Amino acid sequence: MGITIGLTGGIASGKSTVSNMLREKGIPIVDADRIARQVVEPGEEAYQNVVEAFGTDILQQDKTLDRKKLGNIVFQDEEKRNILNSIVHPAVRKQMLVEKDQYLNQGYKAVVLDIPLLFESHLTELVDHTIVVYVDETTQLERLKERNKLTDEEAMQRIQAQLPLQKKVDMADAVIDNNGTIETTREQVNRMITKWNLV
Ligand SMILES: CC(C)(COP(=O)(O)OP(=O)(O)OC[C@H]1O[C@@H](n2cnc3c(N)ncnc32)[C@H](O)[C@@H]1O)[C@@H](O)C(=O)NCCC(=O)NCCS
Ligand SMILES: Nc1ncnc2c1ncn2[C@@H]1O[C@H](COP(=O)(O)OP(=O)(O)OP(=O)(O)O)[C@@H](O)[C@H]1O
Repeated sequence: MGITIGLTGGIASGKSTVSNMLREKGIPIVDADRIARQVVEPGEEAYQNVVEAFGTDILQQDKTLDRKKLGNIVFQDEEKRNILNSIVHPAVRKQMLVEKDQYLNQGYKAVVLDIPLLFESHLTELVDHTIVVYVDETTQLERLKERNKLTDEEAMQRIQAQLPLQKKVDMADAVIDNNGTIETTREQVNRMITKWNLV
């Protein structure tokens, strides 16, 4: 009853770029980053737990999380990152499964779960196939620094908070090379849609 694809990669390797291309073709996407933001909105259970673990210092005046501040804390401290993960990930996993089932029950042939930490968090059991969006290290660093306005050091810390991208490539069922232009990436995405009969 429908195929579930896990889409992953490294930070700023191009997952959102690829998932937007898939969405344009009519394939539903369940985005773990989006859900991870929703589950820590004020009033949610995970929000309460994050504030208890990290203190009110990580809140903005309107009581929402100061994501930049929390990011600066957890990306330079593995122990703190593990604490945040242990609060947020179970809620994300649960909601992803709910949304995936909704799409499959609606009759879609395939649904894509866009999960940055698909391999790190041992979530491959949730999917039938894995796709890794790959870029080389220099391109990754440049695109990350540019997009998030980070220093070299901040960007390196974020990259190092994940499994090396090459390891993910080795574990993937399929790889999309996003070093080139948007158009060359789109061609690879379209070939994959045809090969796996996703729409
Ligand atoms: C630390 C937080 C507050 C920083 O927020 P910010 O808005 O700056 O970044 P955003 O959420 O858009 O994430 C950007 C990228 O960072 C990477 N990333 C995020 N969290 C983690 C993590 N715990 N470990 C490794 N990489 C991570 C992912 O590649 C992600 O795509 C936020 O990333 C967070 O709450 N992380 C914990 C939840 C999580 O693991 N999310 C990732 C998918 S479940
Ligand atoms: N082929 C490309 N050529 C030039 N720039 C690109 C290309 N693909 C993506 N980018 C840019 O690189 C940055 C990272 O891409 P994107 O946001 O899709 O990555 P991501 O893997 O979803 O990142 P994250 O998981 O960290 O949110 C963005 O600013 C995007 O516009």
